[in-house]
Amino acid sequence: MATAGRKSVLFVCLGNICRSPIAEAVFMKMATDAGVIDKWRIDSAATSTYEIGSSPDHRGQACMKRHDVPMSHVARQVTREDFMNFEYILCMDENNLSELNRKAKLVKGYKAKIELLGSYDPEKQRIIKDPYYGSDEDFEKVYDQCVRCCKAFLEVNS
Ligand SMILES: N#Cc1ccccc1-c1cc(NCCCN2CCCCC2)c2ccccc2n1
Repeated sequence: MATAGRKSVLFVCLGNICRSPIAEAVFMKMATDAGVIDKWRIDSAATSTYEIGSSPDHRGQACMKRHDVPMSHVARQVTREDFMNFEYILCMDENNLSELNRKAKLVKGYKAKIELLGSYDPEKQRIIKDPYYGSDEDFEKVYDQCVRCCKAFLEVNS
């Protein structure tokens, strides 16, 4: 598929099995429903190596089924090329942000804008907390935050 001229966003969290695949799937559905999916390159990745090759967490999969949002992803770690190829890298918490900024500094001439996804939240909840040791309710909160933030991010980029 043609990639030139498309806008691009990479969603990132610690393990790429909980928060960032949900954000990726929510944004993909929103861009599809808005008829602009062909204008976007969308992906997600991890700062860590914890879950490389894993499917999304089963609690996240159940959450997305409840909301009728398709989600399919295989966890991967962020690469040097990601910092060159993605216009936006949107992450979930301060640990992700500092890890990404540390990694980006090692990549000469990188172009990515590295931001908190939560910085787009109209309800101003800047941090999307790691639900790994949490409950279904915590995954619902992640979903709700991703919906608010992805909607606002799509609007300012349309
Ligand atoms: N670390 C932390 C941490 C701290 C606070 C809250 C959540 C987590 C936490 C822990 C995870 N895996 C368990 C530990 C993994 N091992 C840690 C030592 C190296 C070998 C791997 C996660 C896995 C996937 C997605 C998010 C995760 N988040």
